[in-house]
This record gives sequence, C-alpha cells and structure tokens, in this order.
Amino acid sequence: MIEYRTLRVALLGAGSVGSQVAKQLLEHGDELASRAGTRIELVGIAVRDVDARRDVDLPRHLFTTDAQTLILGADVVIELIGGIEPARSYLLQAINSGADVVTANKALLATHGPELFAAAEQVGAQLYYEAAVGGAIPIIRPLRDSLAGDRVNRILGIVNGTTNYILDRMDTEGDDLESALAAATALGYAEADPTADIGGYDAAQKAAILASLAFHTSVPHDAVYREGIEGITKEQIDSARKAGYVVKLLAICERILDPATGRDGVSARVYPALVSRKHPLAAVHGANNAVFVQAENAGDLMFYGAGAGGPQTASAVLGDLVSAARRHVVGGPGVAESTHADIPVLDIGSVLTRYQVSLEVADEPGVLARIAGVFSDHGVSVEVVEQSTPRSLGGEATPVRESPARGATLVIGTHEAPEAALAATVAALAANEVVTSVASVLRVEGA
Ligand SMILES: NC(=O)C1=CN([C@@H]2O[C@H](COP(=O)(O)OP(=O)(O)OC[C@H]3O[C@@H](n4cnc5c(N)ncnc54)[C@H](O)[C@@H]3O)[C@@H](O)[C@H]2O)C=CC1
Ligand SMILES: N[C@@H](CC=O)C(=O)O
Ligand code: NA
Repeated sequence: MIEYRTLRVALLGAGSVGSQVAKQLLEHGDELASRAGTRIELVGIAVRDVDARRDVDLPRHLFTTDAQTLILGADVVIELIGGIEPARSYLLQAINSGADVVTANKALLATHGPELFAAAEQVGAQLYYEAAVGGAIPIIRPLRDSLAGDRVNRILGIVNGTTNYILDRMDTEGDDLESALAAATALGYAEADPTADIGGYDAAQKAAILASLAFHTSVPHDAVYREGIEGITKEQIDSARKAGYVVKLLAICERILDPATGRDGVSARVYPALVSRKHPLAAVHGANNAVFVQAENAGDLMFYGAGAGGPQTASAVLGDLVSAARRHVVGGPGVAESTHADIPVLDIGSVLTRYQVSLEVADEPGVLARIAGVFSDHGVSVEVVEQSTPRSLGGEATPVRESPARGATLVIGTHEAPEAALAATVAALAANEVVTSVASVLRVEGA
C-alpha cells in the first residue's frame, strides 16, 4: 500500500465558494489524495462567526475565528474571504511561513499581485489563482503555461458572470437591472459589494490579471479603462435587439501600436458594447463567461463555461489545491510572475473602435447635413444613418422609429476611428444647437 504524506490545508472563509470547497474536500478528499499522491487533511476553516447559518452543513469542530493560528500549521492556505484586508495580511503570513497559497481573490491580485508574487518568489512558495478569472473556466493556466511558447495579441471576453446574467435577463425576460441583480446575488454570483460587478471593477481587475499574464507586463487594475453597466437602460437593450445586436460587458486586452512612438503598447479596457447577435459572444447566456484568445501561432482559441457560482468556482480552487499537493510531493521552486516584456500600457484615447450614437434632433431641414459635418470635422467616417422623419431631414434614409415630440431620432453608426476622435465628436454633438439630447452612445465590438 502506498504511504502518503499528509498535506495540511487551512481554509479561510466559508461563504458561497469556501463552503463548497470544504464540502467537496470532505466528500472527495481520498480521490483528490490519490490524484495528488499525498493525503490531504482539511485542518480548519476560519470564519467570522462560528454560529452563522450556512447553506452547507459542515463539521462544527473545523471552525475557528483565529485565522492566524490556523495559518501557522498549514502547508497550503486557501483564501476565500475576498477583499483586500485581512486577506492580504493572511496570504503574506502564509507565504512567509512557507505555505503555498490558493486564492480566488481578483481584487487582491489586481491591487497587490506584485507584492504577493515577490513574497512567494523570495521563499520559493507558489501562488495559485485559477478561480480568480472566469470562475470554473481554465484560463490562467492556459495563458501562463500552455501558451508560454506563443505570442498572445488579443483577448476579448465576457469575464463577469453577474453582469452577463443581468444583461441577459434584461434582454430575454424584460427584467430591470435591480431585480436581475437581486436574483444574481441570491444565486451566489455577485460580489459582497455588487458595485464591484455593476461598475465593471471586477471585470477590470480580471482584465488586469489577464493582460499581465498574456503580455508579460505588469498591468495595474487602475490602468484598465472601465465603464460599468449602471447606465444601461431597457430602451438601449430593446433598440439593440431590433438592430440585431445584444449588449454585453466586454473586457478587451490587446497589443496596439502607440501612435506617439510607433512602438508596441498594451490596451486593457472594460465597457458595455453592442455585439452582433451572430457573434458567438451573443450566445453566452446567464452567468457564463467566454474568453477569446488570439495568439500568433495558435490562432483563435475560445474558453467558455461557468464564470461564477459556488460549486463551479470551487472546481477551479480544488484543481489548484491538487497542483499545490503535487508540488508538495515533488518539490521545486514556484513559478515566478513573468513581467519581463514591460510594455507600456496605453490610454483609451489611442484605441481604434466604432460607436453607435443615438441623437434626438430638431425636426428641421438641413439637420442631417449639420450632424454629418460634426463627424467629418473630427475625422470620423459615418457608416450608417437611420432616422425617423426622412422628409423634413432631407429624405435620404429609411424611417425606423417615431420620436415622441416634434423632433426626430437619428441612429448613427461609425467606421473604426480613434477613441479620442469619437469622444470629441460626441462632445461636439452634445453642444450642437440642433441636437436636443444624446440619447445613447455605445461602442460596437466583435464584428
Ligand atoms: N461567488 C463566485 O461566483 C466567485 C467568487 N470569487 C471570489 O471568491 C472569493 C469568495 O467569494 P464568495 O464565496 O462569493 O464570497 P462570500 O461573501 O459568499 O464569502 C466570503 C466569506 O468570508 C467570510 N469572511 C469575511 N471576512 C472574514 C475574516 N476576516 N475571517 C474569516 N472569514 C471572513 C464572510 O463572512 C463570508 O462568509 C472572493 O474573492 C470572490 O471575488 C471568484 C470567482 C467566482
Ligand atoms: N462576482 C463575480 C464572481 C466571479 O468572479 C462575477 O459575477 O463574475
Ligand atoms: Na478560471
């Protein structure tokens, strides 16, 4: 019979993900041990309140409110409490005591990643974080290991389950944002403070992690351009549907040329955008995530699956635990963070994109020409215009909708142009006397 060594595992947090990790570990520990080649013992679970009501029934004797003492005796520490402090201090304590660590905490990695990686490298410990991006979807290991021999040029994806669930419910069920968010929270998808999801902060943290890995460059989360879905209305979603689009919160990380230097730069950005209903991203429903990776030799790769949820995310955490256990058996140094390329992170203004702008305009002759003039003054080429009152505006386009007042609605789609020029165009339109209001501005992606 094989004599296994024992790996002592400390779990911090027993919420949506932590309680599922504990449950799986207790139910399937022997099988995981066989895969890892070492016995795995869950030595304790640090919680804030031992008597709190939990959805999962876990042995009470494992609970402790003394996380620091629990960490002291552990070979691997799994952090699933979220947030910056005390998670950061606990992980540093674990690393400095020689333990390997597993975390799903993208907020912490995106803000203190370099500090944690440096601490781990110094003592030869390993930091595992597959669950931090894309929940159950394997995306960290593919980028760090499988694609280490290739050159990644672009990542485009849906990386926040909560907002995808909300936008999907608004599109398919006609829900409003608040009721869809309440459902996402009840299902365990949302962050403790759901502003992180709705405001695009969670997706921006994930974009920072993905861009850092993909481009071998340290990309801080505050270098990621970010817009959330808080301003997305039912009207925008309905108009998008009629025009053959769906609204998705996208994360985009890509190499682009810096117009100022002509050299390689990195752009990382998160915003809601119009995606054609024929694009595979349009078929990503509920809390699922999808990440497209374009690499020089591998070509186009697609990673798809559950981006949030307790049991789903626990799967990624336990995969990391088995990796840590294997390393415990064979030894060897941890994999250091790879930031050797050090490519400059560029401002959103340098990015090329397309806009769809909806304007309420005065119902007067010559308005269309004046609006077109604003676009051409900024070097932005118009691809398509739809309007509601064709005769008075010049008669060039097909009527698509009625405007409530005596004004008209114009929906203008642009060709690709620098973001700075597009933003300046919208500002000039808002200030133009024939424009009553700029009703909606959304980027168009994934064409
Ligand atoms: N829920 C999901 O679908 C996913 C979550 N994550 C990440 O996983 C981590 C955990 O998320 P959830 O389980 O959803 O959060 P949660 O809010 O359900 O659970 C966190 C638990 O930690 C406990 N806690 C907070 N401070 C503590 C402390 N000082 N000591 C001990 N316990 C403490 C809380 O009482 C709570 O029970 C977060 O970093 C989150 O961003 C990552 C991917 C998916
Ligand atoms: N709140 C996050 C959880 C997973 O990372 C999300 O909704 O994606
Ligand atoms: Na993942």
